[in-house]
Amino acid sequence: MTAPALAVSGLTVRYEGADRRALDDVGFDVAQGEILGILGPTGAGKSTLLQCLSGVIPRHEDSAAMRGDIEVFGRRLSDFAGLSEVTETVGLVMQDPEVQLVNTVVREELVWGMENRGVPVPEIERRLQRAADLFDLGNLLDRFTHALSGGEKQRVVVASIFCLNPRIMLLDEPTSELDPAGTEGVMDAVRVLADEGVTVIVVEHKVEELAVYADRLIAMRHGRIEAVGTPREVLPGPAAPDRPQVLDIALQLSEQGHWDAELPLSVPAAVATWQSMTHDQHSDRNPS
Ligand SMILES: Nc1ncnc2c1ncn2[C@@H]1O[C@H](COP(=O)(O)OP(=O)(O)OP(=O)(O)O)[C@@H](O)[C@H]1O
Repeated sequence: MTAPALAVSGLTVRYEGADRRALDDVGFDVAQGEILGILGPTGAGKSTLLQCLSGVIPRHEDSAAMRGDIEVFGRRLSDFAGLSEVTETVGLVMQDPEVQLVNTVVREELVWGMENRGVPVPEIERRLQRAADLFDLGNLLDRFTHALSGGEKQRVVVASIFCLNPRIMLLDEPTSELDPAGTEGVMDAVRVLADEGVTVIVVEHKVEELAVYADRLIAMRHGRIEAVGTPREVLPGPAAPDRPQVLDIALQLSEQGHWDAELPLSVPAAVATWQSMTHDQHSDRNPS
């Protein structure tokens, strides 16, 4: 049996001086090529979790005491030689893109990590082209990074991590500054990468997007996992924060006996289901 991309058990973190744990006995597995969405209110421990999975905690965060085990493709994260070895497998996109933008021009930003790793020039060119296509950066490559909009910066940072070819991508609210079309573009790219075998964990407040793109969701609160399962399993339950409004409407209709199909997780899915249900009713009334 192949090891999961990530196996987490008993993960517990307490920041110095904090009166409660930021993570409390968190455990879950993620399969290779899976998109796992993490939901939860502010302060639930989502960013702390990603920092643990990327090795930043405890290696670079002295104020955080960590217990528990994290295995990456069957190998304990604590056995990796250093953060640079971790980043060969795990790429982290942090919440604030400013923290990760270090170059003046977008093209340099995408290329410098690959150059530092000694990636051969033809491969650099190939990945640069792919990143530009996937994240729609074609006309941004020669722009100054400081002059980009917040959403453009986010796309550049996600693309620069993609260029390092990680097998696991950890994305902390990667679309918070993107409009709906930009959000969809990034999530489409993430889906393409997952279909190619990249494992993705994405922290996101845009539940409607996660509902559509994630294979499984984890709902967190106060440092603990409250629910885990497919979007259809997690979102109708009490642990789901800010679930899609359309789901509430469908649940109400279902309670009143007017919705007998699978619960929809997006507006287009709701419209399509409703159309097919009402079409069936009309067909029942007017048999041809
Ligand atoms: N460096 C730190 N030092 C002390 N406490 C911290 C630190 N980072 C986070 N915390 C605390 O740990 C808890 C979890 O924070 P975390 O940032 O992981 O939550 P989150 O779910 O990502 O929240 P948000 O959605 O607002 O980003 C919070 O109570 C937060 O105040």
